[in-house]
Amino acid sequence: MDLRLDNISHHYGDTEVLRDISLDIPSGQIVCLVGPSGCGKSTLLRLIGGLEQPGGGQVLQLGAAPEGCLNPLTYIFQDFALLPWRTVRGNIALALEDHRMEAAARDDIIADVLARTKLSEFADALPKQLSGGMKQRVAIARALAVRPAVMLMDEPLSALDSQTRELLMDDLIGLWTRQPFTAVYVTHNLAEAVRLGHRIVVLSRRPGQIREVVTLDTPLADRAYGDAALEEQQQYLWGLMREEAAAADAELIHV
Ligand SMILES: Nc1ncnc2c1ncn2[C@@H]1O[C@H](COP(=O)(O)OP(=O)(O)OP(=O)(O)O)[C@@H](O)[C@H]1O
Repeated sequence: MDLRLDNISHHYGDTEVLRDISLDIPSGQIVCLVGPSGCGKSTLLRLIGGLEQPGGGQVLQLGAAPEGCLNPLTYIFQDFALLPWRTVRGNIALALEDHRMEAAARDDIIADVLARTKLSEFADALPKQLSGGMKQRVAIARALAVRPAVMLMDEPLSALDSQTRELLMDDLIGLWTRQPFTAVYVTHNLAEAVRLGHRIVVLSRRPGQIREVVTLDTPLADRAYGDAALEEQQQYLWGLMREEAAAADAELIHV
């Protein structure tokens, strides 16, 4: 299933947050959203996920969701959102509990996503026994369990230290390379965007409008840490954002 954003605009009261956003999100791609603080990235993600309705325009779902899809648009949050009293397996099972299925089918799905996220041996651990990176892998496994058409990822690595972030980026690249998934990925971190994004959508400061869509052709598996070409892309993105990011920051001081 592809997504198409058709002329999305949004206001909160008198504040115009997003203006005329049109964008295709093709199946099998990771599309990163970057832009200055407060430009409306998380708002756009909520509109895509249907948590709020856009003031103008529409979000179109084109084509069928993947076979066995239980929740086409599935969120992954920065703070993992795991239930502390449930094991890893129990947290993943939670996503399946509202859906009628045989216990054996449920166990198969859980075993599959645990294997894909390399968590099989931690199935019976509680969240408090896991590192931050592993907790986020559990959240990713839980999202994958419902076979989403599109994963909506809101700064999924920003609560993690930089080493864990690097490891998790490698994990996400491995996961995508073994079995491509579709994601809209909001981040402040341009290094993350150039490692993970097939396309990077640069938004202007509020009201967020698309300034540029940068396409990166290098296969994800070939994007190594510290790669000079990626650094160059990152510099280019920062060049697009720098002045607006500074202006947005200055604006926050006066709020
Ligand atoms: N529910 C809401 N009600 C009113 N205003 C809101 C609401 N949600 C967001 N806003 C405002 O809309 C603007 C965009 O917020 P949003 O969180 O989408 O931006 P962002 O680009 O994700 O920001 P950041 O990069 O700082 O996380 C901000 O000015 C914010 O204060």
